[in-house]
Amino acid sequence: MTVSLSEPVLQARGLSRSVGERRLWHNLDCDLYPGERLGVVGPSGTGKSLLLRALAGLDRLDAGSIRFQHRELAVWHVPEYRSRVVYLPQRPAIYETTPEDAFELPFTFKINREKRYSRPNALKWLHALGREADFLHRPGITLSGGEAQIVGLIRALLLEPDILLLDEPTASLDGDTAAAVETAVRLWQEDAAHRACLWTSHDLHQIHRLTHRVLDLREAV
Ligand SMILES: Nc1ncnc2c1ncn2[C@@H]1O[C@H](COP(=O)(O)OP(=O)(O)OP(=O)(O)O)[C@@H](O)[C@H]1O
Repeated sequence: MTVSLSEPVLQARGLSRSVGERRLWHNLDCDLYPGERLGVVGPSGTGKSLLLRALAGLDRLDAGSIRFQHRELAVWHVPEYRSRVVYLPQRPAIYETTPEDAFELPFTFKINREKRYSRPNALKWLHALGREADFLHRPGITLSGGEAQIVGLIRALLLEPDILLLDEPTASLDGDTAAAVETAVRLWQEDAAHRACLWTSHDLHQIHRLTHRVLDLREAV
């Protein structure tokens, strides 16, 4: 796979984070290049989620700096940063009544005022992920963990972010749907050459199949 050798779109330097007395990672550097899929691996509890959340500006750091498109995270307008660098949790919370409500809601936010919700786009992603149109109107309360992951991913893809920080995005999915998620992320990236993602997983076959490089948090303690 060919990856652009230009400047990193996301650049983290000297990141450190402890939880209580326990050091998770120390002096960690992380570059993400345009077009790249970077795997983040490590045993449970090594801080993969906390790293992705920190990169999304959702969690604190003990030390270090993060730059996105050559600007420090601290100088970004937070809603703009979070609309461009999107963290997808392993268990997305779907509070809305139906998946379509969940897809539409972010388009009502001021930061997304230039964007419009498109049902055809939502249907395109649903079909890509093996779901029919009636899924749009499923009562949100009936969604399984895997279905909530699908809704969370489509909600993110519809907003066309620059970077996706994907936290075990296929952990609750069957093999076919997991493969469809991998394809969907590739398709999202093919639409614009600069798009890049971090992907955490305990499935090392998936990591090696899908990503260009791997960051192993065991090496950053
Ligand atoms: N908000 C928080 N406050 C305090 N401790 C936390 C917080 N979030 C996570 N932790 C702890 O930090 C450590 C790292 O958690 P994290 O969820 O990032 O690990 P992980 O590598 O993603 O694990 P897994 O592979 O099981 O998802 C864990 O010991 C966890 O209990």
